[in-house]
Amino acid sequence: MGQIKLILSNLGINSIIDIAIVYYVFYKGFMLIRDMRAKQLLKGIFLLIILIPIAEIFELHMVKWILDRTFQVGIIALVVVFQPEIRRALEYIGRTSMFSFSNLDKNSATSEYVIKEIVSATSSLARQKIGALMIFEQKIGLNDIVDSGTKLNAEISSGLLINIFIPNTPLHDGAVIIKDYSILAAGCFLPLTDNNLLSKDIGTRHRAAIGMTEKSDSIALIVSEETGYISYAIDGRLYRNIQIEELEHLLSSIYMESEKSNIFDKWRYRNEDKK
Ligand SMILES: Nc1ncnc2c1ncn2[C@@H]1O[C@H](COP(=O)(O)OP(=O)(O)OP(=O)(O)O)[C@@H](O)[C@H]1O
Repeated sequence: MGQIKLILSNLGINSIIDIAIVYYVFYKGFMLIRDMRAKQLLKGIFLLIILIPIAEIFELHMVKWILDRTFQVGIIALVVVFQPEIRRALEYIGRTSMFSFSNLDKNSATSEYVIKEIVSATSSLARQKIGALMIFEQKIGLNDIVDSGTKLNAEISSGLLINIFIPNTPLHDGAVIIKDYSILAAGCFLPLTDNNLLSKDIGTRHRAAIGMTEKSDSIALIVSEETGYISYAIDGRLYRNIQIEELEHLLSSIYMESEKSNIFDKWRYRNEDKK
């Protein structure tokens, strides 16, 4: 007891920070590993980390040599196995633009107008079962995606959005990218998700929406051509067949709430609570 008191009294603020950082890194690392496909490989590497010093202590030179080489191969295998995760992380960092300024004046009349126009276009497209895919850019810039389509830089209007998605017109295939109050481009090609746990009945339009929101903080709005259902995706998760009130709420989160609030987390947790 006395010893514990002594240790505690000697703990400075930097020791506490030190412990907190190490705890956080290990905790996060563990949580990451727990969910990953490469669990067996990681187990093997941890085993090697334990076995190599043991082989050294008992001076088993040959065994140690083999374990050392296996460890090196294991590290390379780890990079190969985690390649999708590493690529995703690098893409995420690469897309983050420090100079992406927003012209959004939240709570303004323009925001209200834009919400009304998007709701009107989406409900009309849904009623007519016209497939549509809209991506709302957030903090992470989507310039490379915009470059894959036809640049418009047009004001948002219900008529224009409906027109873009009318079948057999030049821009109907692909996604529209929206930033603040502008339609930046149409006919854009999005990265498809590589999540193979998704239900087989989810087609490429919805997979593209999921893929885009996995690789950026954007929000995707989808109208299904097959069912007329309105859905949205955030953070790689798809919320299907939403009602107009929910769509209004989603758009309000984008256009109306305080800029300081993190729509991404707030919306995600709100929906997780509901499920
Ligand atoms: N990578 C992509 N990027 C952007 N749009 C895409 C992409 N892949 C498919 N699409 C759009 O999705 C359309 C095909 O949708 P598909 O029927 O395969 O998917 P779905 O999710 O079942 O949609 P729906 O419910 O509307 O039928 C394409 O014509 C194209 O407009």
